[in-house]
Amino acid sequence: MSATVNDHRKVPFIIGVAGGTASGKSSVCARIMEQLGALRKRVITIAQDSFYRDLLTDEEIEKAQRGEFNFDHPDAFDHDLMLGVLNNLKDGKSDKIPVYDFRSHSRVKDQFETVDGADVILVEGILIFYDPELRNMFNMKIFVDADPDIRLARRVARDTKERGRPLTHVLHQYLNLVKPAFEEFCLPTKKYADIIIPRGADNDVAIGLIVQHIQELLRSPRSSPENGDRIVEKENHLSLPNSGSSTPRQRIPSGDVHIMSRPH
Ligand SMILES: Nc1ncnc2c1ncn2[C@@H]1O[C@H](COP(=O)(O)OP(=O)(O)O)[C@@H](O)[C@H]1O
Ligand SMILES: O=c1ccn([C@@H]2O[C@H](COP(=O)(O)O)[C@@H](O)[C@H]2O)c(=O)[nH]1
Repeated sequence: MSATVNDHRKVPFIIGVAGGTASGKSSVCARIMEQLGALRKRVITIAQDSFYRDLLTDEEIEKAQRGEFNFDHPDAFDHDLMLGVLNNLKDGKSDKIPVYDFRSHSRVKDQFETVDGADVILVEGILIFYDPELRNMFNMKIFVDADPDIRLARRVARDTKERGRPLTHVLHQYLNLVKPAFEEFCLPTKKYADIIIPRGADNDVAIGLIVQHIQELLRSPRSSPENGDRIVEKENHLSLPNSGSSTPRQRIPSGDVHIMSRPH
């Protein structure tokens, strides 16, 4: 796939947002974008779903239509294509992302989304922390946590309404493939997260802190064109808002952060 170089070379800050199916990964990314206001022009979101392998065999398509193809296994993704696109974006080049159709379980022929370099890239997907090479591309790793029953309820609603699937297939696929693969491949990657967001897009506190961090990155003089359009995180930390008193800003080592609002 071809890539073109942008005028201003940028080193984007790449944020990975992982979590089980229907945990709220895309909703969290959407809320982050919403809250960024005008700054959202400098941020793009990429979904791992766009990189599902194309051209399943006839046998695989039939299995997919019966809810028996394992789309939750790492081999279901075109891993090299995703790495290639992210590397190009990291190098300040534009690239093209395939458009995936969940109804036909295949890419839409000859349709691509062009993505230009950005200062911040949000990447969301169930298995983005599974492969070490991909995992190491993220400057910040977020895991969206949601109760499994809630995820199943959302998945049933989404797949039957939006993806045109019969209820029996959705449940069959979930119980036989989605749930076991979540436990084998996705859940073990939670340990790599810098931030765990319980209750997904409902967690205003966690989303607010992440938005604030992105705003700080974008407003830093290091990200201005005069400084080579580069964002450089010198220290691996998050900053919490200043309380307004003379108390110094609280530094949280990002490797230890689990942002959770108080239980209610
Ligand atoms: N906090 C929430 N409350 C109610 N519905 C939600 C919430 N978060 C997500 N959903 C719904 O659940 C479904 C899956 O959410 P989505 O953000 O797409 O999850 P993911 O990207 O993890 O698969 C969508 O239909 C979405 O509208
Ligand atoms: O053709 C397909 C491709 C994927 N799936 C399911 O999608 C989810 C991942 O997407 P989320 O947005 O994170 O839910 C994964 O669990 C696959 O089972 C599919 O059903 N059909």
